[in-house]
Amino acid sequence: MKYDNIRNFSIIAHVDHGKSTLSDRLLEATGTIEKRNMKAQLLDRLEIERERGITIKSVPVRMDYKAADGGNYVLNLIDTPGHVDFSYEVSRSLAACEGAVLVVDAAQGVEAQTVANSYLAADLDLELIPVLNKIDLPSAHPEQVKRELEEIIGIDAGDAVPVSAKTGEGVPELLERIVRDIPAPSGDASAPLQALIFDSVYDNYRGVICYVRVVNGTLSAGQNVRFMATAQDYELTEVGVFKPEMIQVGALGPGEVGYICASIKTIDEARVGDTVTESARPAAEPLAGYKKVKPVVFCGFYPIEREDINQLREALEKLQINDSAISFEPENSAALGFGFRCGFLGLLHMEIAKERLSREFGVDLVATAPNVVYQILLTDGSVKEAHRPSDFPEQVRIEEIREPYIKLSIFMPDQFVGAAMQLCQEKRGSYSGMDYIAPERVRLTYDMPLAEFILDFHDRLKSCTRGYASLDYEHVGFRAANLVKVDVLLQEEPVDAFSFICHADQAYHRGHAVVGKLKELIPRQLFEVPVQAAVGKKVIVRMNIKAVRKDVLAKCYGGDVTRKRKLLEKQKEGKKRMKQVGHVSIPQEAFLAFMDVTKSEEN
Ligand SMILES: Nc1nc2c(ncn2[C@@H]2O[C@H](COP(=O)(O)OP(=O)(O)OP(=O)(O)O)[C@@H](O)[C@H]2O)c(=O)[nH]1
Repeated sequence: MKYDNIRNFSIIAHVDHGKSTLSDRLLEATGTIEKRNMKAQLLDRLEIERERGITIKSVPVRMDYKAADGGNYVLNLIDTPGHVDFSYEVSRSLAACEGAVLVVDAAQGVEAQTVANSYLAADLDLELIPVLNKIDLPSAHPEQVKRELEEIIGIDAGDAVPVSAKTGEGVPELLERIVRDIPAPSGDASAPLQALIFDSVYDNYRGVICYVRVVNGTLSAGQNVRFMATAQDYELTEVGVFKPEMIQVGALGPGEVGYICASIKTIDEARVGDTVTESARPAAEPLAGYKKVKPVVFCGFYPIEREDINQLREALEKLQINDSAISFEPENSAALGFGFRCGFLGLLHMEIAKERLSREFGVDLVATAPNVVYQILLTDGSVKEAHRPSDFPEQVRIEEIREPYIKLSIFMPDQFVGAAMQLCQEKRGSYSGMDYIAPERVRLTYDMPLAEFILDFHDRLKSCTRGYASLDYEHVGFRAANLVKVDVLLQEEPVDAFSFICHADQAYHRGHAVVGKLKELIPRQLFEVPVQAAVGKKVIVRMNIKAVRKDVLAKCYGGDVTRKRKLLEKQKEGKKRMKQVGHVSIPQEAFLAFMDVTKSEEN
């Protein structure tokens, strides 16, 4: 049956098109938050989200709304992030909805993520309500943007709702449209319980809190439930809804969105995408879950103080509950001690994780240079995955190295096409197409190795298009490439933290940059220290850190030349011995600088 008074929807948009501001207006217009208690972007709860002005985590909120038809409705809004790295969060939230409000900035037009997010919604058969935001701006051109929506995304934009999230204009009309156009959820209250976990967070007092959407049956406090993926049973200690703060309720029925707590301690017990059912009367089948996202960018996280390793582990475990796309495994580096190899969906994802670890969990850490995941075909025919340069086998055992590729779409004014194409070529991209999406605005598509993209593509694109380009990408699998592992040797010994993988053509250039930087940063020792870059056994770059020379002759007043020579000979001997046993300690700045070199040496 239909639950006619409920509407579950998300707002999807390109970054900065006004999704969070519009959510604020909806909360205000429905009286969910009183105006005087309103702070901007209420749903962006993480401190970093507010500072950076981007949404990372999806937050659900329940609004009560009395519509023009006199009916009382419950509107569940599930906020979603806009950045590409977080598109898995978007599809997760969308799976809990029947419809989505597609916000487009009427002054900017359709951008890369407008398209990407609309496709995610279309895949899930959601009803889309197009909204043209920022119509208060003099530069708004809603008619043109409607045409873009129709031509590029292929939806009927004739009745798109014009809105200003800033002034509140058009918001009442939008609420009516939500009630009218978004389908009411259907479900069966008497059927066995099925509730989808679409997100989870960790709370120090309550353990894991699961965000759920009930599909069939009823969830109530005190009930014994089973998580279908693990077949573990728990007693629900709390059931509630978001207003937007958590408010306990007696029960959640079909179509409702809320949260449950059950003294769950780890993420493995309550996985996002799993189905919650009743222990006494379990459902026959779980709901369709989510595709597990696989991390593609890896880097090492090491605590600055070595004894903080356990603190880092705990923090990572908790962060993983909130962000299940993060993976980590212990690793050991000769230079940095014990740490973790962590996997992420992209560079921004990695930076956010690092920042959250330090802010929310107080762990200070060093992150090694990021690299992508590689597939290595060995001479014996087997395929191995490498998450770090040290996973690479010896050169002779490698038949082929494959790296992940992405399909990039860049939206920009046509005057920047030349510059963008040049950048893509330089980044080993291969041209795949270009089309006009509006007069003077084009979409350019390229296939590109992810490794080149994560290096500094975004920043460089921004500067060569003066910030007017927007981009989106999807993964298109692994392709073979002529890649090599470059080792960096200090006193002939490879230092694992400095090894990196790159295209054979760039090995010398990048090796030179790294060796040069290390030469600058490693303090001079009492003996000469060679710094080298090598591919396999072949040294491609060598520089020496000169020895500091103690003036052994200072105390030798007068005397003949043989005496002086003897002293110098002795010094030379000593240095030779020291070189054999001497240990070069690498200052932390060298590691930090290394990360910069690999990131930006091409600028
Ligand atoms: N003039 C005008 N500015 C608006 C309007 N709506 C939003 N803005 C501004 O546009 C900027 C981006 O708005 P946000 O609501 O943060 O955008 P967002 O889509 O939520 O961004 P993400 O959270 O990163 O996805 C902010 O500076 C807003 O003040 C509007 O209707 N008119």
